[in-house]
Amino acid sequence: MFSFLINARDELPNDSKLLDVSAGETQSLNHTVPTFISRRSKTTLIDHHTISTSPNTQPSSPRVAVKKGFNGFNRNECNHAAPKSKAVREVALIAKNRDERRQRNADSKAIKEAMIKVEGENPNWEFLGMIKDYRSKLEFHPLRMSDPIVENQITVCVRKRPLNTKEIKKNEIDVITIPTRERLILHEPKSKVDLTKYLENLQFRFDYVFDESTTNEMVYKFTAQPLIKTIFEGGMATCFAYGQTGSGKTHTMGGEFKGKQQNFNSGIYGLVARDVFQLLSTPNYRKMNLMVSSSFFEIYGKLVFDLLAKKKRLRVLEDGNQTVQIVGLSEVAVKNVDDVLDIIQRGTNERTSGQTSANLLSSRSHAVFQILLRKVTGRGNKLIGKFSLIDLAGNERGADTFKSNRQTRIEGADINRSLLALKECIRALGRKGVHCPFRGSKLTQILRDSFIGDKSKTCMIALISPGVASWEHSLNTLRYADRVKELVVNETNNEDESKTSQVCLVKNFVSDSEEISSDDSSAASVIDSNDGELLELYWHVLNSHQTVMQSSFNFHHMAKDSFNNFQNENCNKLDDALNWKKLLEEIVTVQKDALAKATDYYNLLQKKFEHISFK
Ligand SMILES: Nc1ncnc2c1ncn2[C@@H]1O[C@H](COP(=O)(O)OP(=O)(O)OP(=O)(O)O)[C@@H](O)[C@H]1O
Repeated sequence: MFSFLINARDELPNDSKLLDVSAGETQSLNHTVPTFISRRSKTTLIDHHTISTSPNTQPSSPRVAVKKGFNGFNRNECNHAAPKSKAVREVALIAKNRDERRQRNADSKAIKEAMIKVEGENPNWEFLGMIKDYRSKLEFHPLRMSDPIVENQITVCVRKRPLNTKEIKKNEIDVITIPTRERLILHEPKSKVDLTKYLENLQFRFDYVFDESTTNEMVYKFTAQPLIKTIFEGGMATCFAYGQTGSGKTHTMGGEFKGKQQNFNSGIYGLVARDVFQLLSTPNYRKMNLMVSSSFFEIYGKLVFDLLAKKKRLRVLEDGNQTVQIVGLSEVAVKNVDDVLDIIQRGTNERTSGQTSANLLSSRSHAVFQILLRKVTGRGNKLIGKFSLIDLAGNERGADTFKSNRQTRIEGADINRSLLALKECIRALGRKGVHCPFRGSKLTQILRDSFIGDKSKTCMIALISPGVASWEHSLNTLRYADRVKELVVNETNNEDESKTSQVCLVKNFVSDSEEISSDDSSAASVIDSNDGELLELYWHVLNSHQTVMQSSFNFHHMAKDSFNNFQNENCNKLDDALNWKKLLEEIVTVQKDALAKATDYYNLLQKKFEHISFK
């Protein structure tokens, strides 16, 4: 909108077509035909133009609509009129630039609309385009069934499940790329301050990476199957499924779902049973007089329930030799695979009975299925080996510490504590002679014998959901799995360190905090494992530390939402103020609690280790 004066006589060429718009309808004028407004006076005031280009306008023939009843002027004409006055020439230039800018915007809008149509009206179409572009430059060599198996004491691998129907309906895009058998890229969606979207491509390496087309049989072949012979050779084998709720832990461990029915033959529990009986029938082992038995239990916080005895609550005791016993746990003798499948079915039904999908206890508890090999002797049955298969609680449940009720917060803290302790215990297994903090949680206490001894072997299958909405949880899972393997790699395979270490391009404040927690083992190593008071405090500090990290992470997101609400005129100011106040109160409470624990711990450490200088 602007006003200025022009000299009408100067401007009006003799052959110009005159159009009187003073009483006319809205008209379309083609700028290639110079058109001028009829004026009675020598000088005319030109003001308040409302000229709009249609989005369909072609660059070669922009059409300009002039609205009825105003004292108008078409700027496109200025080019053709060759105005003499400087002001008119400047106005013409401004108008020309503006029209070109509008044209460019219209073009780019049309391209965007066309792309959105092609991509199924996907709100993430820009990220999708970038990911497609990234993938187009990669060579893909996925893992194949015929690839060699690498024998490790600790194997860490990742499995990506396909997008599910819900995610597809929500137009979620797949942000995980798996180009080779050991490499994985997480495309983190990001926006610059000016709202330009871009990707941060985070790269990870693991022993194996399974893409969405991988079957349970193939996952089994590279993870649990190589550990079968361990239990025949007097060792302990353990296989963990770790990941976010809904990422595929139960699908992998228990078996594929067909509707609500689960095919237990196709899960790692059933496949292990198949191969144990198969190996048992070979001449070498047939003559050893071995018997097989199974148990199935659930760890929920500090409580243990027998899934083969109507969820009877069990007590966990430790004797003077630090041997951990679950008193009264059912151990059912099994003669063939069908017997085992029957037990899996019974335990699974017990685990999920009475739960609503909105409040699944199973995703907040760890399920432990064990196959035990015993040698039958005159003086009882001696344990030869044990295979423990664990479907862990959803790791995001550890984040249920903020904005939740007390019970959920306690559950979250327990899950955090057990997953943290588990990571430390596996790392200790990879570093001979290092203190194994198995008392850190009920889970690690029960599995203590899996983390000691040269013959013990462990594999961790980290499960991730591919959808963009899950990217933060997937990143947490990948970092956890990477941490478990990272140290093992550093300690045992130095020459290959550069190849196997994580190539993580970005570290945000969560990963920085993780760095701090990764050093906890060095602190633990100076703690006398019999010093109950110090150990207890140590675990409290670790736990509150984790809670602060997770809460800060959640706080960051909520604070951002709250900030946006504050700036939105239509939002309820009172609600906004109350929400923000509550958010701050909660984060302060979490931090105060952590500070109290850190102070107690520091003071106690100072007292006990006065010869160590703490800064
Ligand atoms: N690899 C896969 N291929 C096809 N579908 C899968 C795969 N993994 C998981 N799913 C499907 O995703 C859904 C969630 O999987 P699942 O129940 O195994 O998750 P979860 O991690 O065990 O969750 P929770 O912690 O709640 O038990 C199921 O419907 C399952 O069939």
